[in-house]
Formats: sequence, C-alpha cells, structure tokens
Amino acid sequence: TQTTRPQRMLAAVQKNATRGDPRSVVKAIDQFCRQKEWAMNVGDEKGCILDSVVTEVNPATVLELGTYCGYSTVRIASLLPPDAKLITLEFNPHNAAIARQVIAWAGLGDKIQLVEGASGDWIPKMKEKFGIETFDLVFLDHWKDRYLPDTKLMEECGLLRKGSILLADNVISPGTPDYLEYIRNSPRYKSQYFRSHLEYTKAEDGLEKSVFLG
Ligand SMILES: O=C(NCCCCc1cc2ccncc2s1)c1cc(-c2ccc(F)cc2)cc(O)c1O
Ligand SMILES: [Mg+2]
Repeated sequence: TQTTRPQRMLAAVQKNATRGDPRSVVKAIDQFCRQKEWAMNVGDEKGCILDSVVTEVNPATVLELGTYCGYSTVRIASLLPPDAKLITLEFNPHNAAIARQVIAWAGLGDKIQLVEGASGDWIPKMKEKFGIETFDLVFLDHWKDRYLPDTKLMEECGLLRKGSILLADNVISPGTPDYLEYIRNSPRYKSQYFRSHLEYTKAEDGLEKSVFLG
C-alpha cells in the first residue's frame, strides 16, 4: 500500500542519518525536503535562527506546540543542557508515531516527552501532569489560529514567568495575523521579528520572538 510523506521522511532518516547523531538527522530531513519532497518542517534557514535563540536562552524547560515529524524537536533538544526537559504536543497520531521514531533515531528520547492531543486540552494540565512550574521557552508551530488563544491560555495557567521566551514560526506564511497584532501591541511582551523564508522556498516567512515581561 502507498506510504505517507512522514513515512518516506523517516525512511530517509534511517537510511542517511547516523543513530545517536541529532545533527545528521536534521541534515537528512533537510536533504529529503530539498531534493525529494517539500514538508512543513521549520527547515534549515529558520532552523539556524531557532538554534541561536535556544542557545541564547539555554532553557531548562521547553514547550513545543506542533511536533509534526520531530525535526524542530530534535533540533532544539540537541542544544539543551543535560537536565533540561522538552515537552512537545502533536495532534495527529500518525505524525506522532513517526516523530517518536525520528527522536529515537537521534538518541534524544530521554530529553523529550511527546504528548498526543490538542494544545487547548493539555496546556491547563501541564503543571499537574508534568510537574512543570513555568516554561523558559515556547516554540509555537501548530495550528496558526491557535497561537493567540494558546498564548492567552498559557498566561492564565501561570505557565509563563518574567523573561519566558515565545518563538513563533510562520508568522507570515501561512501567517498568524491575530497573534502578531496581539503580541506586538501588548505591554506585557517585547517582540522582535526575524525575517527569513518559508522552509525550502523563496517565499517570505519569519519567526517572531517575544519576551514575556510578567
Ligand atoms: O500548518 C502548519 N503547521 C501546523 C500543523 C498542525 C499540527 C498540529 C499540532 C498540534 C498540537 C497540539 N494541538 C493542536 C495541534 S495542530 C504549517 C504549514 C505550513 C505551510 C506553509 C505554506 C503552505 F503552502 C502550506 C503549508 C508551514 C509550516 O511551517 C507549518 O508549521
Ligand atoms: Mg511551521
């Protein structure tokens, strides 16, 4: 029977990447997406911006909304300090199953907790289920119309502290206009736009980095 794109991406990782070497997993996925099939990973260009933010923040706790096949999950986790924890939410069970195998191939299983379900359901349970106080870094890369409601939900649930960083993908393409409007005009955030391109294309896209001021 016909394979899915995530399955073909996983096969490319298992064929071309070295077990236990996260950077080779990232490279294998980027090569697959450039040479074979486009896929909605944050990609290599925006990925370098993501790397610089993760390195700068050096977070102990990270929340990723939108795992997909685990590309950015592996990219972030490969840069975390030893005892740091990354929780990543994925809505689609098939993608989650592929992501688990990509994460395992990278050897990052002990740093990453992949949770299947909807952000709106899980955000209110983060403290009780995972013993999380607050997140040092949140990477938003899920449904674009959930960025704003979920940011408000994280505020209400006390998951953000003074200095927490929100990094949002796709603020231009596909675009998150209501989120940008809110975060750029709210006195509770200081925002910065990192102009780039939609993964593996020449179209404009970018990452919005916002510091929660408390
Ligand atoms: O939709 C995108 N990404 C979200 C997938 C939704 C997965 C979810 C995860 C989750 C977890 C918890 N609760 C709820 C949800 S929903 C996305 C789309 C494009 C794109 C850009 C131009 C195109 F022409 C076509 C696609 C590019 C990107 O970088 C993306 O990230
Ligand atoms: Mg994205």
